[in-house]
Formats: sequence, structure tokens, C-alpha cells
Amino acid sequence: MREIGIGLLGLGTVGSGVVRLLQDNQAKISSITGRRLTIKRVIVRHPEKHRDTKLDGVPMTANIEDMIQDPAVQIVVEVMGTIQLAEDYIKRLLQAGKHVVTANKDLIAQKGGELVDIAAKKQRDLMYEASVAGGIPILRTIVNSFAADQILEVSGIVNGTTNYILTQMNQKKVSYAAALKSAQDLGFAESDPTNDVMGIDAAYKMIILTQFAFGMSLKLENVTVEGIDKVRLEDIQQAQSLGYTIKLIGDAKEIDGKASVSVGPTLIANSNPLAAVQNENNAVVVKSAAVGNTMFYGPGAGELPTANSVVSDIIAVTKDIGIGITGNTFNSYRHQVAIAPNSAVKSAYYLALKVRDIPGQMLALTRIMAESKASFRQIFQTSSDGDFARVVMITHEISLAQLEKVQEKVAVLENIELISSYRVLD
Ligand SMILES: NC(=O)C1=CN([C@@H]2O[C@H](COP(=O)(O)OP(=O)(O)OC[C@H]3O[C@@H](n4cnc5c(N)ncnc54)[C@H](OP(=O)(O)O)[C@@H]3O)[C@@H](O)[C@H]2O)C=CC1
Ligand SMILES: N[C@@H](CC=O)C(=O)O
Ligand code: NA
Repeated sequence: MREIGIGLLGLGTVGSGVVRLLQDNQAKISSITGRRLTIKRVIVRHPEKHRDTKLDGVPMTANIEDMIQDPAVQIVVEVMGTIQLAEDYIKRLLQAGKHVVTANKDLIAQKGGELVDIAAKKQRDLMYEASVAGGIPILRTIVNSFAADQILEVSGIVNGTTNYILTQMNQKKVSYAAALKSAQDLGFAESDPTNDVMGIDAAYKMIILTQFAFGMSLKLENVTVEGIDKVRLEDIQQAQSLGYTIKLIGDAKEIDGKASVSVGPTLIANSNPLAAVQNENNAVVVKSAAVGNTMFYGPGAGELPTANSVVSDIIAVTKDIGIGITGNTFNSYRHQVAIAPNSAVKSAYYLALKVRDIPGQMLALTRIMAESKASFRQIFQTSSDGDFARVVMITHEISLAQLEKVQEKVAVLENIELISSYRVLD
């Protein structure tokens, strides 16, 4: 049987999983592809480090040139991370005629367009199924199974670390710091978890999903992003008492041909299936004109789930090599970028406010709401420590422009502080 040589750029959580799947499922993969997939070379930062993953006889070095120059390597798997270095390496690998599979959403979200162009010019494949929602095969599904349908919205939970943290805080009353630490130990979090908790990792994934769903290549500054770093246990408990669970939700919708993309803590009604998605699991809901709502659920991070997406890409590339059709872009849908105005983006909101416990404050608050033409469906004063009361309200559907008006007006009030404003999804 003919051989396909694989090069691994990175042998951490995901890289080790890739090795394991290629070894454990070799016979099945060969039966499907008609090729024997063999790991020929590994590049890591510290080649001398002790590793549990055993790759007898496979050279392991720190110099990318070793991979670029190795004629035995046809497909390189980039599971190293970073943006600039990975960009430089992948460009050189593509120029040298290698096919590339990557799990690097940071890179694809920011530099994907350039890399796709180089790959196409060199007639090489560039695939990145693992970059969005880890083990869920969402990108290929959008390309293949929604090609004939008009996607209206793609939304859901696309970061495993934050969903794990929120689940642990909500169910086990674990502290934020302890939950983050265990997400790191379990290998879900990025090497620097700032991007996870600040919503940036989810924003990168939403940028990639927007490209696949609407053909628009957005930049990070086009996405409204808020992380979970300011979500308090009080908010989580308050939401629960109202019948909601707080999740970090990514949302990309098309409004009159324009995109609106956001990431932020959101109150999900407990009857909504997204509320039941726990720990590192992700769920992506695709709303489309013909099909309606379709939900894709599964592990969004972790060694083997992510590795399965990587290996599915390796198999796709191997099949393309076999029939001589490499160089087709992973997603060929292109559409001019247009961003929806804030007046067109609508949602219900949960507003939590710290209000000085003196007469007249509720009146001031309701006046601001009336002036902003924003009505509320629920309002509570939940506790008072003598000086300050906590007031929580859930609005009817209002536009982002109206919300901003309310935020601006509250900001100038001396006795009322807006602590959080989160979207509400029924
Ligand atoms: N973990 C997950 O659940 C998921 C991760 N991803 C993405 O997959 C990629 C890898 O993640 P993960 O496996 O968790 O990361 P790890 O930190 O576990 O592994 C990174 C690997 O890359 C190597 N590496 C790092 N820097 C360099 C460098 N400068 N030169 C050569 N090698 C280098 C490291 O070498 P050494 O071992 O010597 O330190 C290590 O083997 C990232 O892009 C991540 O965003 C995507 C989906 C899920
Ligand atoms: N850090 C990411 C890993 C997968 O992309 C996450 O937690 O989802
Ligand atoms: Na995926």
C-alpha cells in the first residue's frame, strides 16, 4: 500500500491525541483512504523533554527547516499554537508544497485569507475543522450540508474552558479561580487562558463560522466581545432563580444582508437546550431558511475529540491527493463584508444595577427606560446592605442602540451603577 508522510508541528494535548488516533485506528484509516498514514517527523519546542507519547524512530527536532526540507512529509499538522510563528511556518510549508491541517483558530481568524490564497496558488490543501468547536464537525457540515440552504444565524457555545468554568461555578459552587485551574489541568484552556476567559477565543471561532455561514471575512474589531471574567456568583444564582442559566454565547446573524456578530455572557432559559450543555461541551445551532434549527453538540476541547477533527482533515487531504484534486479551498463561499447597524440588532437584556437605597431611585431608573423607549418585563430589588440595593431587570426586546442609550444615561447618575448587561435568550 502506498504511504502518505505526516509531519507534526507540536506534540502537546492535541498532537498527542493525533498520534494516538493514527496509531490505534490505522487499519480503518488505510481501508478508507487506500494509503498508509505514517508519522515521519515531529517539531517541538523542547525535543529533549520526557513525553508519554512514544514515536520510535521518528526524528524530533526544534528546527522547522527540518520539516520544510523533508521530502517524506506531505501533510503537516500544525498543533503548536501562536499566531506569528505559526503563520510564518505554515506559509513556508505551503510554499514548499506541503498540505497543511491546523487547529489554530487564532491564526485562521486573523490570517486565514492570506493562507488560503497561498494554498490555492500552490494547489495545496489547507484544512482546519478542529479550529472551531473541537470535536464537533461543524465546518465541514456547513460547507457540505448547508450549501443549498440560506443560513440566517449561527449561534451557541464555542468555548469549552468558559463553559466548564460556568458549569462548575453554577453546579458545584467552585470558585472561578479553582474552576479555571482545573480546565487548564484537563488541557481545555489555551496555554495562556486570557483569550478563553475574555471571550477572544470564542470570537475567533465566530469569525470563522461567519466566514463559512455568510461568506464574510470579519476582523476582531467587527465583533462585540465580552468575556466571563466579570460574571459573579450572584449573577449566576440570580439567573437561576429566574429560570435561566448563564452561558458564554457566540452569535452571528445576518440582518438584511449585513452581519452582526457578538460573544458575551447570556441568560439562557432553562427550557432552551443550550442551557443543558455542560462542562467542556459545545453546541452550535444553525438556523437556516429551509431546514429551520439544527443543533450540533459535543466536546469542544480536549485531546481525543480535537484530534478526531484533525485526523478527519488528514483523511480528507489524503483522499484529495489520491484523486489529484488538491488546492480547492475548504470554504469557497465569498460575500462582501457588511456590518449591521446597532439599531437593527435586537435582543432582550438582563440588567443588574447597584442602586443607593434612598427614595426616588426606582423612579429615576424607570424614567431612563421610558426615555430610551425600552420597556421591561420583570424588575426586582433583590437585596440591600443598608446603603445599596441590587436591582435586576429583564427587558423586552430592545435594540443594541437602545441598550447603549440606557447605559449612557445610567453612567451619569450618581446613585445608580450598571454592573452587568447580558443578553437573554428564551
Ligand atoms: N487543547 C484543546 O482542547 C484544543 C486546542 N486547539 C488548538 O490546538 C493548538 C495546540 O493546542 P494544545 O495541544 O492544547 O497545545 P499544547 O500547549 O498542549 O502543545 C503545544 C505544542 O507545540 C509545541 N510548541 C510550542 N511552541 C513551539 C515553538 N515555538 N516551536 C516548536 N514547537 C512549539 C510544544 O512543544 P513542547 O512540547 O516541546 O513544549 C507542544 O508540543 C492550539 O492552536 C490550540 O488553540 C484547538 C482545539 C482544542
Ligand atoms: N481553549 C479552547 C480549546 C478549543 O478550541 C476551548 O476551551 O474551547
Ligand atoms: Na470542528
